[in-house]
Amino acid sequence: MSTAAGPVVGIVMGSDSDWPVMEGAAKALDEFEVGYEVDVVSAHRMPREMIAYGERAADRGLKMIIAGAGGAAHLPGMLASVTPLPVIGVPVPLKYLDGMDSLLSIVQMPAGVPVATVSVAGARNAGLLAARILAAHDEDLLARMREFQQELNDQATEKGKRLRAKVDGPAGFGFGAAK
Ligand SMILES: Nc1c(C(=O)O)ncn1[C@@H]1O[C@H](COP(=O)(O)O)[C@@H](O)[C@H]1O
Repeated sequence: MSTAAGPVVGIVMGSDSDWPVMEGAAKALDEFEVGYEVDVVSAHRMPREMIAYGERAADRGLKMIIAGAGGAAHLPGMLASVTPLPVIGVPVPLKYLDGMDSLLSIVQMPAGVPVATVSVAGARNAGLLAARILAAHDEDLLARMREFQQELNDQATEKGKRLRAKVDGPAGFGFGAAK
């Protein structure tokens, strides 16, 4: 989604093969009507373009970058080294090693160059985290994040009710149980 004011989040990934995972970040930002752009930017395969993307991001109006990559996932850290913006890294799982390689490549950054790393394939949380960071300076977004959290709370309470009804009957103990 691109709003009239232009994208504020850059969602980039090492390859278009990462999109099925990274789409989760885009969908989360859609839910909060946060404008974003998407692109393939690889530190390994297109280093000069990657540096240019990171160096220009803030001046182009982006407020943060979500970067996903699989395997030897150097993209998030390299972007963080050339932009002053917050970078959220998404480890993308590949055929071998179940994403552990990507997770460790992204999370173990040297002091001074932070990357906020989400779980393996945790692109939805990356989008939600981006929305939360933006919400710190946006009352409307903050209100919508509170509503979203209340919905999560309601859904979890419902799940407890359903489980107790199945296992204990309606009188079982629980946060939503009849006492
Ligand atoms: N980890 C990186 C980087 C990078 O970190 O710069 N560039 C591409 N890749 C990753 O290579 C995997 C395979 O890519 P292909 O599917 O294009 O062969 C992808 O998960 C991509 O993120």
